[in-house]
Amino acid sequence: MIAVKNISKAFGSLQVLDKISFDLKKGGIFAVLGPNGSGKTTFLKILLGMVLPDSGEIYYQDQPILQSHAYRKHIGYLPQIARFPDNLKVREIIHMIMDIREEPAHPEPLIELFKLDKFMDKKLGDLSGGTRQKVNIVLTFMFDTPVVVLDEPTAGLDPVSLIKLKDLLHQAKNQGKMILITSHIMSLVEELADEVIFLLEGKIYFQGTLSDLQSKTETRDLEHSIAAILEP
Ligand SMILES: Nc1ncnc2c1ncn2[C@@H]1O[C@H](COP(=O)(O)OP(=O)(O)OP(=O)(O)O)[C@@H](O)[C@H]1O
Repeated sequence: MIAVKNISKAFGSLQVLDKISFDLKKGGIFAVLGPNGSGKTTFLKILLGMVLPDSGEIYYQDQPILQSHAYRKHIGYLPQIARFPDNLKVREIIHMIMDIREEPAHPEPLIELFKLDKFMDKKLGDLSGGTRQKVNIVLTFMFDTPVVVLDEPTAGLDPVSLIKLKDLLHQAKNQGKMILITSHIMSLVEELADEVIFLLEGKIYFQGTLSDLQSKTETRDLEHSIAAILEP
């Protein structure tokens, strides 16, 4: 479904990604992990066409995509920090994004799921962080995209909403979708991820299942695997 070949990206003298390659052939939940500043967000933004790599190629359904960004309509994206004007109402931002994308959207079940009805006429700037994040989740999942990219999606969510988000992710996976997710919450990754892509010092240090990672690092859980990699 998505393949990248020799993707590199530097910001000035900082080489964030150094000839990264992989091939994700089928749907499932892929956790992109790595310490702060290891390039996870940069990598996801390159996949989305929001950051241009210095070199390398990206393929979606076997087609190169760096020159054509039409493929982006196949991707739902929840950014780490979503920036929308504070004076927009929840109802307005939902309609605005629907108008921009010009694709069928189904926000209603999600509004109901996250109990956002009473916030529809409130301004984004007046919402709590967690409620804002629920609005962002609605904006991401209201389109039926085969690929969903989520950068730290759990930020600010209460336990009830977190369970609902996890259900949405399981549902998406069962529909054969590809989900790429970053998170620093290892228990969440352990619960959800089929595969881990671990970025370290510009390279993919590890790609595979959680149990492969645990065997490689001879540890009992993901938190200790990561600690073993970072502080051997
Ligand atoms: N537009 C930019 N200009 C300059 N440097 C940038 C830019 N975007 C990212 N960087 C730098 O690239 C590095 C990787 O950043 P990135 O946000 O991809 O890391 P991350 O793994 O997502 O980090 P975190 O876990 O803290 O969210 C960081 O050192 C960051 O400061």
